[in-house]
Amino acid sequence: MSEAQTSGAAIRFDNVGKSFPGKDGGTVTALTGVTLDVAPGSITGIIGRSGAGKSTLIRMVNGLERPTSGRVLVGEHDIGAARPAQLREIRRDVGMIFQHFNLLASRTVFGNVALPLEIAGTPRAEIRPRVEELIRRVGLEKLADRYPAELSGGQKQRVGIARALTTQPKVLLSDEATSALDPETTQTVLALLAEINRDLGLTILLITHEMAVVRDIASHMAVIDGGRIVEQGETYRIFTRPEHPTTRSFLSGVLGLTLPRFIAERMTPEAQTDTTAEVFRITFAGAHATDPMLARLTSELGIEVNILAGAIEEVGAHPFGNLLVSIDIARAAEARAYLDRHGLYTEVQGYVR
Ligand SMILES: Nc1ncnc2c1ncn2[C@@H]1O[C@H](COP(=O)(O)OP(=O)(O)OP(=O)(O)O)[C@@H](O)[C@H]1O
Repeated sequence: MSEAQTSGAAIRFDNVGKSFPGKDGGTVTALTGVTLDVAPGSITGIIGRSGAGKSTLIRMVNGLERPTSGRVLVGEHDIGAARPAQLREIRRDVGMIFQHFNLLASRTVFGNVALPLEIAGTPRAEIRPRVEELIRRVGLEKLADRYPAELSGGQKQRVGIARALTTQPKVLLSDEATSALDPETTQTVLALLAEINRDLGLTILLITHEMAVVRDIASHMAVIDGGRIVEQGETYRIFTRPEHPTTRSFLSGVLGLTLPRFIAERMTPEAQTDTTAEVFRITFAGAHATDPMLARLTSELGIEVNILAGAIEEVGAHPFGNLLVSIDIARAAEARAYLDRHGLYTEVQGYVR
């Protein structure tokens, strides 16, 4: 395609802080000491709860917010220091898509996608082929004359994506772009974003509160909590060896493990005097298979293992497995130490009476 690009731009947050004026003359600190490198051409996901600072962070990349301290670089450009004219130019390199699509109701699909080109003063003769090409790329060629009200959520987001690509950006920002969509539509939109990243080489930075989105599309991720990045790295590493409690709590919902009800009902978060067993999760990745390990727990240490649930997950092209097991409370610490020593990741889920 004529829009093919060779590379996206790197994004760098360098010790970024952001505060807003709060009520009664105080200040609200939205971000503190954020340092994050987003590799050119990568898909990087930032996950955090409501109010963690995700929107503030992503809005700095196109200059909608300026850092109070530190620097935000897109390629060579320091966004916070850019003058208005420069900022307009930089913004052409940064497309954005939104949770609620932000389409103009009075314009057709074609008209919405054409808008950034019209604003940029692109000659009419150039606009048509370019818009048609983008509409084809997002699979909406039969719907070019429809209005937003006549489209499904997934179709509206495809319009948003096509519109974001009109200026041939080096970076695409996604602000909860699939949060208003059902799971199936989410999958198709994520697949489209992955395809665009592959074909055009542009950098995608997305914010989300859903770990499944990060799992399905992002090679790298960062976890943000209370305005600070608490963990960052390759998505696969973080899924198989999470280090921060916030990451762990995000992960617990997405690993496809459900405790049998009769166990869940008897679980307590802390050990009690009448606790009989500890429940923990074992994650095994790559070379480490659990079967021989669990068998060895029994044969070498004489520890019996009850398997409560199991699931295989995939991050990128890498599969990894998770098991929930319960082990006699008297031997549980020993069992976990043995598994940890043999390269498996374990995490206590609770205690059973
Ligand atoms: N313009 C503003 N004025 C004052 N406070 C703000 C402003 N924008 C954000 N904040 C505050 O900064 C903090 C981070 O907000 P932000 O919107 O970045 O979080 P978020 O992770 O995107 O949450 P959500 O998913 O709910 O949008 C919050 O405490 C919020 O109230």
